[in-house]
Amino acid sequence: MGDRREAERLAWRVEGMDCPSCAAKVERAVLRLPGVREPALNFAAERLSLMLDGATAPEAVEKAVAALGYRPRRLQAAAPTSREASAGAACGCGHDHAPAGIGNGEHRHDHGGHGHGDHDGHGHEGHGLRQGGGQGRTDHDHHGHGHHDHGHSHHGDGHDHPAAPDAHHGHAGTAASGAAAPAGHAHSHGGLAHAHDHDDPAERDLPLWRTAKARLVVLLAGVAALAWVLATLIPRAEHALYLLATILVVAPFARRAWTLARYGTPFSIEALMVLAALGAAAIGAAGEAMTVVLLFALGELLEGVAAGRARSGIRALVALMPDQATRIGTNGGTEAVTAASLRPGDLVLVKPGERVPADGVVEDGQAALDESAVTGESIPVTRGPGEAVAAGSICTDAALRLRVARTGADSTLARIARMVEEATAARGRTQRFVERFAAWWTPGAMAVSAAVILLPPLLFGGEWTVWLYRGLALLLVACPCALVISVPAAVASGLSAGARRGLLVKGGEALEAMGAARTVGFDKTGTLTAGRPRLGQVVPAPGVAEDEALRLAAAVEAGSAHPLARAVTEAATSRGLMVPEARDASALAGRAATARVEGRLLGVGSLGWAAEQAGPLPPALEAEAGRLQESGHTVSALVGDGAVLALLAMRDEPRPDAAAALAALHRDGVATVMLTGDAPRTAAAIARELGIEARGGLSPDDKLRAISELRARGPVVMVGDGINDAPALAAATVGVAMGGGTEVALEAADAALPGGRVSGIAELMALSRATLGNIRQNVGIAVGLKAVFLVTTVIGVTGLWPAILADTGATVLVTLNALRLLRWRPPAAA
Ligand SMILES: Nc1ncnc2c1ncn2[C@@H]1O[C@H](COP(=O)(O)OP(=O)(O)OP(=O)(O)O)[C@@H](O)[C@H]1O
Ligand SMILES: [Zn+2]
Repeated sequence: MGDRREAERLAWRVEGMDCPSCAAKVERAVLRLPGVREPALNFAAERLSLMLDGATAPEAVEKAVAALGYRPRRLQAAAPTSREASAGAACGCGHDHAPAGIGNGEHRHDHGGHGHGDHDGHGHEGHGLRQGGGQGRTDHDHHGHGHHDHGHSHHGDGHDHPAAPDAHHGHAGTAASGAAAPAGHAHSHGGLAHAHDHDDPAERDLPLWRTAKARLVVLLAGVAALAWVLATLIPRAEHALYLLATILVVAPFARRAWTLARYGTPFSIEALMVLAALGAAAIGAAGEAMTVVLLFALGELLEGVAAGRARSGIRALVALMPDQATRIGTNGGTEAVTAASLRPGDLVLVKPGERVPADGVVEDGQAALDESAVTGESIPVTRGPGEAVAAGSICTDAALRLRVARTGADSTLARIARMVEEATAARGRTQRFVERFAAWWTPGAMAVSAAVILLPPLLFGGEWTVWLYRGLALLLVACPCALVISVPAAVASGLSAGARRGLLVKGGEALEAMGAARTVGFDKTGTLTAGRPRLGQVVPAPGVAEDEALRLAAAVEAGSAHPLARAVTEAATSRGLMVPEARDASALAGRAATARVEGRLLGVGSLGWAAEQAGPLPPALEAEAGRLQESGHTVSALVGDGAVLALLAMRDEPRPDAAAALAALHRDGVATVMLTGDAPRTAAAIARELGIEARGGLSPDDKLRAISELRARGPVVMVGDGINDAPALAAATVGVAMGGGTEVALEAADAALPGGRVSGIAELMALSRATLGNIRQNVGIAVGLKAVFLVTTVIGVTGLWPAILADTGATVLVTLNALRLLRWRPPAAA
């Protein structure tokens, strides 16, 4: 039966795995187990999923992961398909499930998790020290804490940390205890329904001092202090005491290093640390050795702060969803309910000043909504019946009745938060480079250190103790912790800063690439224009009545999703026309919509398409079409029975900020071009109004060709509405979806501007440049500081102490620098 057993996809939350290299380590380890396939890791979500067949039990996977110092927690009901589960950055679904899966029971657990985590950790570390004592709990041992090798700790801690002053944070506790949630707490997992939110990270925030890593630091410091006090009291035992203390503090890291080695990572930062500390103790520098380990633990703790801050910024988004809602019952009465208990289809009342509790559609009322939670734009937008509003928006002036469409984890805001979280896990170019670099750096450092220790004494008669000391100091200097976190810390901060301003980027790759683009291509409809075309004029052919033409055109367009279609159907409705039913509706992308109406095969499409169907336009219509196009109208033709029956002129107004936003791009030296399927004359007219170069009359294939031509000259950003231009977005270096349907947009593009502000493009590029700058500074700090100390160590100017400080110092500097980026603001439009 073993062989017949179907492989199944299992998922875990892996606490402590919060940087790309942790994820890589876990991946390497699980791949060594027989029967493990397609592991998918996301350090930002601390999630691991993989296909497992009968050869290995899930417990074996857990054991391997735990041995690396992480705490795996199985998620029930892994994503049903491997595609979803492994989609990683690409889709939120994986997530979705997972969470749901976590379900209550487990959930609780989870949060609690932290709690425990801590204890456990503690405990363990504890025994680690007491050593030997060891209870057989292999699993988590050390790990409790985070460990990673590189020290960065990340996350775990991360979150914990205090970060957030605000309400949302803080719930960690609350959530776990089910106590009253602070206002504004997003998630309400207060108890019920966590269905939605699985997103436990939210619940894991503990104050910094309560994290496992913090406790480890305190414990190690306690041991060191005790040794120091005893040594002062009994000077004769000083050396022995320090030696003992060193062994105690090194033990947890030695254990981790050993496990890492067994699972395929022999050259870990832990190994480096342990070697250096033991070596220092061996040459009589036990005090320094103790400090090395202590500062290493402290460095881990501090590094986690960056990741945690960035995460809490993201979570702050979700926290904008209120806990409470006012539901309107079938009898018209209202009752206060938790937002979590809302279901699609419910009717809710949102009073002035309140936040919208779920995504929905306005049924009744009109109000100015501050949608800054989703779009970053705080100027209120008026929304009335039939319009969609997102959870988290503030209803500023009047009451609305809203039909709930999506709640909790399905809501736009929750999806955005998840997307950003996923994005943090996707590695950019620089990140991959740094990882490759770090992979040979550590063994290289060990080799160089060995050479420094061995060669001078052997070849030139140098003093063994001098060179041993220098070699050890070099080992410390070589610790690449700061380098390893330099990129992810900056990227996480950048993504988070952007998300809070309505600039969503799906990953480090896109974030790094945006700023380098010299050309931005724009789609016209729905991108530079508002995407709400209005029918301006119907020009019937001789012998056709205007209303008759509109009635037929509307029937055809009823089956089309093209933005122009709505203009036609709306006009027919507002003229009170009875629109007949159509059958066999079909669309020719970029050309026309066709359908059978009252027995006739009819189509509405571009003039070029009409000419193919019905021959050249009669001169009168031709002249009229030209005039309308010159005034910026899109002109389509209704064709039936081999003849043009009417022209339909539609005009879509430019977005209010489009002209200014394009001007800002030009000032930055970025070239812009409008690529549109609309007629060249219409395109030129609109382009004149906006001050952009235009290429009209492009078929979808022409657009792709145009983009690849532009790409030959450098990176290209393509901006579209994400609905009918997904191929163009995918063809560009970075595709940006603008406005409207956030969900579709996020799937089709590398970045999204849910607010539909054209100025968001320049802001995205500025954010990208700021992030790249920050990455460069971080890499510079990490590598520069190391390089300096490397030289001074080898020539003997500096010893162990400066080496230790340089190591922790670089990590701290990199962390602080990355945090600076969280405060990034778009440069004010000049
Ligand atoms: N359903 C439709 N109804 C009317 N006209 C249509 C329809 N579909 C396509 N057309 C015609 O084909 C032309 C090109 O369509 P396409 O979808 O490529 O452009 P678009 O989406 O309007 O503009 P852009 O490329 O800037 O987004 C339109 O300008 C219009 O004249
Ligand atoms: Zn790590």
